Amino acid sequence: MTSLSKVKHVVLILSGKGGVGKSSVTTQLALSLATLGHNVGVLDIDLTGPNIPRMFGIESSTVLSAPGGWIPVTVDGGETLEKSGGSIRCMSLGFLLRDRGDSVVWRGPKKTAMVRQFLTDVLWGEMDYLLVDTPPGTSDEHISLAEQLRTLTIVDGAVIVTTPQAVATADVRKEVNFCKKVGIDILGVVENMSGFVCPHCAECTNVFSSGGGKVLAQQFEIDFFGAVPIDPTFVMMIEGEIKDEEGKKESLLDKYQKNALSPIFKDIASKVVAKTIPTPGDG
Ligand SMILES: Nc1ncnc2c1ncn2[C@@H]1O[C@H](COP(=O)(O)OP(=O)(O)OP(=O)(O)O)[C@@H](O)[C@H]1O
Ligand code: SF4
Repeated sequence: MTSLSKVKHVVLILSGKGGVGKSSVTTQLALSLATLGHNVGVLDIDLTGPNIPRMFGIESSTVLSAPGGWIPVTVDGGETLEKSGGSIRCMSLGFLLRDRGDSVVWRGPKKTAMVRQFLTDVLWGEMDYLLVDTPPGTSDEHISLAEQLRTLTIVDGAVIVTTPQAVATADVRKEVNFCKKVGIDILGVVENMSGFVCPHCAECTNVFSSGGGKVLAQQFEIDFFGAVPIDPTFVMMIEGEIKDEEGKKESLLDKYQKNALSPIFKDIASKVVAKTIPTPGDG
């Protein structure tokens, strides 16, 4: 039995280019799946920039070791999760770095060994979805990662994140070809930073050209999961500390419920659920 054997669905989050919002999409997707009542794991193997702990507001948490492996950190769900019955647990190299500002410059075998340990030694337990936030690109490292994952578990598929700019979409084309090469299905494409939502009137303006993700999806006959605008309230959710009327710090999930992007991500999460293969015991 492996540490992934009770995980029903494994979904990779990929992007051909850095900074397009892959970690943000992973975070939002996890929050949306959890509010739909799923138990979600997030594995951050972007070793050069492990942002996931910061995005979940759990960067000061410590990972505990138990016989058999590491115990992932549970995200504070507040009232939102109590009502939905879902959960989020998270594992990232960020938890293991002594200095949070350290950037990891490991290469070759050391990096591969660390990723393997992350895939085999985390005690996920019963889990509906494991979202794997991967480093950007399509290098040999990615091929090795895809191969390792496929020897350990069934990968349901990948969600590709892109931005509307042509350069980024050209990079994502490589990601589509990469998935074909390593035999990973593409569940769908998300176009992030598609327009800017005005904080005053909520009007959405296309700062860059938009529709690149949709065109790409049509061209490769893959599903278009949706367009996510740049929303300053999202940055507030991640970076800011919002307090309620009684001055109590709000949990991330309670903040998420008030975020303008959450309806879009709920829709994307529903599409991921619809595209993942039902297994016996699924609700
Ligand atoms: N839709 C959005 N609205 C507002 N801000 C966003 C949005 N998507 C991403 N961001 C912001 O853009 C920055 C980059 O996003 P993120 O870290 O998710 O990208 P990434 O592709 O994972 O980067 P990396 O290549 O470093 O892994 C973050 O500060 C994030 O808060
Ligand atoms: S979108 Fe409307 S409210 Fe926002 S800055 Fe432009 S004019 Fe002002």
